[in-house]
Order: sequence, then structure tokens, then C-alpha cells
Amino acid sequence: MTEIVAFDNVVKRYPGGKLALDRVSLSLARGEMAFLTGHSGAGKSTLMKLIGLIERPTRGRVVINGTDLARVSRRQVPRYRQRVGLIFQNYNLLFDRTVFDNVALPLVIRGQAHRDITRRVRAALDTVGLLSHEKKFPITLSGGEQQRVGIARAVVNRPHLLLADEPTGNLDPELSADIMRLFTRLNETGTSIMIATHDIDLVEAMRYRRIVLDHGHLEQA
Ligand SMILES: Nc1ncnc2c1ncn2[C@@H]1O[C@H](COP(=O)(O)OP(=O)(O)OP(=O)(O)O)[C@@H](O)[C@H]1O
Repeated sequence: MTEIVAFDNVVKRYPGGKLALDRVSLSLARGEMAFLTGHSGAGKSTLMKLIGLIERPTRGRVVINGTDLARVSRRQVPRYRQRVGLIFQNYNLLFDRTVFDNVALPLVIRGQAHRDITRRVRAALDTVGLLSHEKKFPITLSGGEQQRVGIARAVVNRPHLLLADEPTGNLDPELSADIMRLFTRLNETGTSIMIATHDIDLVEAMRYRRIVLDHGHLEQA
């Protein structure tokens, strides 16, 4: 199996009738990195939420790493999410915990041994260049650093798929380029990555595949 993401004729209609995705079929190869673009409201976040099992499709099939998500029960969702790293624009950090504790959270939830947690959190912080900040609180960090804490937390479980929804939305061009370089490095070590973004300059500066949505339709894949 070479695909990490496969959508087959996926329709998502929200309660209230809004059609967010209309018969979308696409795939992401194992180890591939791609951008997901399109106007505001085109359906980018919805597509990501279906992969993260935050939403379920109205029709069609979503298969992630060989697992048909229709077969993942609500009880099994937390376990499924351990292998999918989710990164959001607003970072979702806990501000009353240190950087270390924020990154450790997925491992603590999983019941990992203390020694493993320390080793893996430090490795993740090293990857994003924040090892020296482990004892700090997120509030004392810049926006770019906070975003990197979010990325460290998303990769600490060594997910095979990383989803980033507008990861550079709040950052200036230089910090955005830093974050993109970080994704490139993670991709080079084998992680498959999908990045939803409005930042066309950034997309054009990098030679990755571009998946384009337009009013819920796949315009380019
Ligand atoms: N929970 C919801 N309930 C009803 N409609 C929704 C919901 N979430 C999204 N929508 C609608 O579905 C459509 C697609 O939204 P989505 O958030 O996926 O777009 P997007 O491309 O990510 O937009 P943006 O770039 O602004 O984040 C929009 O018209 C939106 O208003």
C-alpha cells in the first residue's frame, strides 16, 4: 500500500445543509508533502477534520494508512489520533504548563513510562530547536516559538501523517519560512505532511504538490 491518505467520492454536508465538500477523490502518497489551498470557505479545514476524525463524511470513503475511518468507532478515536499529528493556527497550548509538559501531554495520556517521555520530549524539542526552552512557559515565547512547541507536540508520538491547518497564519514571512523549513526536514525523515494555507507566496516559493479546493470541489490535485 503506497497511499497514506485516500478520499473516494467524499461528500460533507454540515447540519443545517451547508455542502462543504462535494465528491472529493484524492490521495497522498506515503512520504509525500503537499499543500492544500483554496479560498476562505473552500473546505480545507473540513478535509483536514475528516482525516483527524473531528468530523465524519456524509458520504464516500476516507482511508488513512490502510484504515477505513468508517470502521473506527468513537471509542477508538483517541488511539487513532496517536498516529496522526494535528497542528492548528492557534497552537492550542496549555499556558499553565511548561513547554516540556505541553509536548509531553500526548505521551502522558498514552501512559508512556517516565524515562521514555523525557527522552522523546527532548528529541522532539531538539527537532524544532527549542531544547533550551523546556522549562519556560509558552506565554514567554514568541509566536513562532509557540508554533514550534505545537509542532513538537504533534510529532512527539512519531505520527506517520502530519496535518497542519494554517500553521503560519499568525507569523511574519521570515518565521513562516522557518516553520516551512521545519516541515521540509520532517518530510525528509519520512513523515507524510499536508499543509492547508492561504499563503500563496509561500506555496509558490516551494516546489511541492498543490491540492486546490474551490467551493468544496477539487479543482486541482
Ligand atoms: N461546523 C460547521 N457547521 C456548519 N457549516 C460549517 C461548519 N464548519 C464549516 N462550515 C462551512 O463549510 C464550508 C467550508 O468550511 P471550511 O472551514 O472547511 O473552509 P476553509 O477552506 O478551511 O476556510 P478558511 O480558509 O476560511 O479556514 C464553509 O462554508 C463553512 O461556513
